[in-house]
Amino acid sequence: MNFGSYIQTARIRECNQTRRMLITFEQWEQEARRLLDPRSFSYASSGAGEGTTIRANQESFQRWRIVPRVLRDVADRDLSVRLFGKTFPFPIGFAPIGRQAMFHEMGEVASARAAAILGIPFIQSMVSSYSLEQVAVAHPGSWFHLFIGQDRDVLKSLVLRAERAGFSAIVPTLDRPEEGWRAQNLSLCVSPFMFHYGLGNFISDPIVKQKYGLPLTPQTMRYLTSEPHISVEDFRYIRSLTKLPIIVKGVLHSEDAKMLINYGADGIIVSNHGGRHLDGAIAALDALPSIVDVVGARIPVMFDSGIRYGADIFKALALGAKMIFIGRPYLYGLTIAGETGARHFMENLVADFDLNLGMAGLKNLSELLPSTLSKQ
Ligand SMILES: Cc1cc2nc3c(=O)[nH]c(=O)nc-3n(C[C@H](O)[C@H](O)[C@H](O)COP(=O)(O)O)c2cc1C
Ligand SMILES: O=C(O)C(=O)c1ccccc1
Repeated sequence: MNFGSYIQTARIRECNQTRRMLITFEQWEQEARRLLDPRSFSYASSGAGEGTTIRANQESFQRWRIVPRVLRDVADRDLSVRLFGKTFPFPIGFAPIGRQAMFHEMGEVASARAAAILGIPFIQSMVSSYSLEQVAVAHPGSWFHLFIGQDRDVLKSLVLRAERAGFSAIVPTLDRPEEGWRAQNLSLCVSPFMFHYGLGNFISDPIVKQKYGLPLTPQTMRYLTSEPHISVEDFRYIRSLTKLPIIVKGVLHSEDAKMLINYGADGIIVSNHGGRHLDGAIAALDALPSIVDVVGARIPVMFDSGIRYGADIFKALALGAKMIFIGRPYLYGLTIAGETGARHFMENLVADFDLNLGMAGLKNLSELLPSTLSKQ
């Protein structure tokens, strides 16, 4: 039995017992809103400015429709993908999300375990509630995310710790020289309230303790996690620190993709940060084809921002992404039921995608080409 039918059958059995089931993204989001205080929910769900980029991300998927084929024997489907020397069973991973203990007491440890059980990548945020060593136990071989901060000794210490703990890639996010204008968050005074949730990697760092002492202040944290002077020198510095693959996150322009390959990037995540920093930014899906075009087969292009359903995954992969990452939806799963909730949401999403693939007449990801889509 294929994965999609297996999960569908399991869910029907559970539903018959509980008479209640969260399935659609809207249901998970609604339930998370009910459980969280308004500030935490606003932090998770909202974005920059008036949220126009969040909406653009959603709308961009509707401009592409799938053109199915018939009579193609789709019984044995294979969703696996090979990336950075490893085979993953599904082309889906957990995007870096900071401060997860705000949403569930087990935070990143719970979501990393969910990813480990599914055998898929987990990107740990630099600004996580738990330390990278704790997450490495939950999901050996996770990927470690970095914001470019202003203290290079701290960046070096974190990269070397990540190497020692067995992380298998470094993921610098380049789209946030400083915090964007978050209208909804500001009106609820969100920022100062939540700062202490993101200290896991900093309070456990010998260099941070030696140079800044504890407790850390919001000002120090801003200094260590934002760099308005960010330039190619920062990227070259990160590149010089490690032989691990470097996967850059937050690229939307094909010229930047070209430049980053020249500076030694091993992978690119096309992303507008889920619309959380630049209000009015191009939908990430609209940026994907031109980046895939210039990068070609040189390094893998991956994608996040706005994926909610199996059909969205189908479209992003058909447009050339090798793997997609999920942000807010798994955070809502984590909020509602910890590790189980994050795993359930992701299983449902994979099942939805798997069945969609079959319905479109396809059996594996190499058949998922731009020609399977029609632009409206
Ligand atoms: C609460 C929250 C915290 C986030 N923290 C980070 C972070 O620390 N680093 C980062 O690169 N991206 C961060 N992101 C962005 C995600 O990695 C991802 O790009 C985005 O959520 C994808 O869009 P989606 O939520 O529409 O799936 C965060 C997103 C959310 C919702
Ligand atoms: O909230 C975010 O999107 C984000 O990138 C972030 C920035 C600093 C700390 C934690 C998360």
